[in-house]
Parts: sequence; C-alpha cells; structure tokens
Amino acid sequence: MTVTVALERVTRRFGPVEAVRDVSFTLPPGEIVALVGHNGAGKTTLMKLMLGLVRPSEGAVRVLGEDPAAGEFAARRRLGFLPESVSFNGALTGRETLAFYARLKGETPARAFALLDRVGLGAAALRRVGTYSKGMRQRLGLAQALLGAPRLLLLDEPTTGLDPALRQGFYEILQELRAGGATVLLSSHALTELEGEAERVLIMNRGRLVANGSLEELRRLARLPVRIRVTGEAQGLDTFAQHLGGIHPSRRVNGHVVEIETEAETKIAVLRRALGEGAAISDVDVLPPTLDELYAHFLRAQERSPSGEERA
Ligand SMILES: Nc1ncnc2c1ncn2[C@@H]1O[C@H](COP(=O)(O)OP(=O)(O)OP(=O)(O)O)[C@@H](O)[C@H]1O
Repeated sequence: MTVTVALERVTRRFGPVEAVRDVSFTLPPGEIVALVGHNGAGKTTLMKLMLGLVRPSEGAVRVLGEDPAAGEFAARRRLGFLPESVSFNGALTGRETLAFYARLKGETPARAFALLDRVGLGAAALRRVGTYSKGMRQRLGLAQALLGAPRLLLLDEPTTGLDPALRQGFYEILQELRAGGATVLLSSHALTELEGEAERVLIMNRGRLVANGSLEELRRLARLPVRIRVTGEAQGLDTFAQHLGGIHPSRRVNGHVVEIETEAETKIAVLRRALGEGAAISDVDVLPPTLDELYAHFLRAQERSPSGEERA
C-alpha cells in the first residue's frame, strides 16, 4: 500500500530553535491520526513541512509520492488545510469566500456550494463573513479545506470554537472522508474528544516524536494501571476491599463506590472477585487509561530519557 505521507529523519530549525527533531513516521490512506503535544511542541511545523510551506533542514518529506517543497508539487491540489486561526475577508459572503478558494483549487462552484450545506452554513451562505460567529468561521474554514476532495486533510486545532453538537457533525464529516480513503491529520489539545475518533496518535514533545501508535498499542506500551470502579453496599465493598488485601491499591470514592487499580493482566481476576461478591455489588465499570494519562506518561518517559522514543 502506498503511503500518503512519509517523513524520514526530518529536522527543522528556525535559527537556534529545533522546532522538529529527527522525526520519522508514515501515514497510510484512510486513517484519522491525532497529533498532540504542548504549545511549541512542533505540531504546526510538521503540518507546514507536509504542505511544503517550510523545507526540512535535514531529512526527507514525501506527500502523495512527491516532495511538497518542490516548485512543481502537483499533489498540492489534493491537500486540504485548516490553519489554527482562520481569517477571511469579512466583507465577502460565505458563498463568495468559498467561490474564491474553489477557483484556486480548480473546483466547480456547484460542488463548492454543496460544501456550505455540508458544514451547516447553507442558510448563512449569503451573509457577510464579518457577521459570522467564531464557530461559523471555523466551519467555513473546514468547507474551504474540504474543497477538491482532498486525499490529505491537515487540520490545526479544528474544533476550537465549536459547540458539542457541531463537534459531532465535524467528526462525522471526517469519518466519511476517511471511509473514502482520505488521510486526516488533526492537531488538538482536546484529548478526550479524540479518543473515539482517531485510529492513531502521534505525541510530540519539544520537537521530538515520543509515541506513535493506536490507543491500544500506546496502552500496552505504557502499562498504566486499569481502574475498576465497583458500586455496591458499603459493607459489601469493605469485604471486597479486604479480600483484595494489599495486592491492588483501592480508593473509596464515596460510601457506595470503591476504585481499584490493577494491571491489565490481573483485571479479569479482580472482576471475577467482584462478581463473586454477589448481591453486595450492584455495578462494575472498567476504566482503561485515558489519552490524557497516556500523554502525560509518554512525556514523563521522554523527560527521563530525552533521546528515547517509544514506538508501538
Ligand atoms: N517561523 C518561525 N521562526 C522562528 N521560530 C519558529 C517559527 N515557527 C515555529 N517556531 C518555533 O518552533 C517551535 C515549534 O512551533 P510550532 O508552531 O510548530 O508548535 P506547535 O506544537 O504547533 O504549538 P501550538 O500548540 O502552540 O500551536 C516553537 O518554539 C516556535 O516558537
């Protein structure tokens, strides 16, 4: 399978700052990939490298089989980009704005205008962009990025300013694109919302790629404890906690809920024990490590061994 993006040992310096340091990864077609990292970790620079807006100081970048920084980057039309802060000419209507970008991308106006409906801006298409709310401008930015049926969609903090319903609609559009074989790379600080959406996560820290894998792979690598939350009668919970003895750390959340930390391998044994308590236990939830916890783990791991990169 040909990859959509391939970075090989890419470093990008801005004067003394190494914005991206020795980063390698590939992105296959038909995948939604989350790019996460603190402010200044190098996420936007990675996107600019893929867009050909900056050249690598070292290493090689290939997008759809081409060098994006080359003069004749024919694949540019197959790329969609939503920058972190979108600014449009406030005097133009949504429709005029999209028509302008459609011409640049060689897209027909009819298809471009259908995108306004797709992002829920059909009713506001003839209003000036200056009157749009932040969420509406963000959606116009997304419509612009979707022009020309992109094979690679780069979205820098795309859900900032979107309410929960719009976020859901936004992720539905991304899932459709993915199903059609497009690759979507989105950077975000909203880790919780990415959990159900992204197949893979790239974690950047201070220019380095510190983790690259699916959530399951990252969980396996990180070996963080699973939390089992048990609800029941206070007395039953006490017996249960005593049975587990000092083997698994437990914490009383409130009178009816106790939380036990366990390794992934011993999870089933703890669950069996909980079920064995019979009527005293009324509910059991298994809480695997969240993306927030994995993110913190991989950052800590890199701080301990700055050259270390954990790969799935
Ligand atoms: N054109 C530039 N000139 C000088 N330094 C730059 C330039 N672009 C980026 N940098 C520096 O490179 C580092 C990485 O920046 P980048 O914008 O890629 O981070 P980021 O992960 O996108 O951050 P954020 O989450 O804040 O958007 C930062 O230290 C930044 O100051």
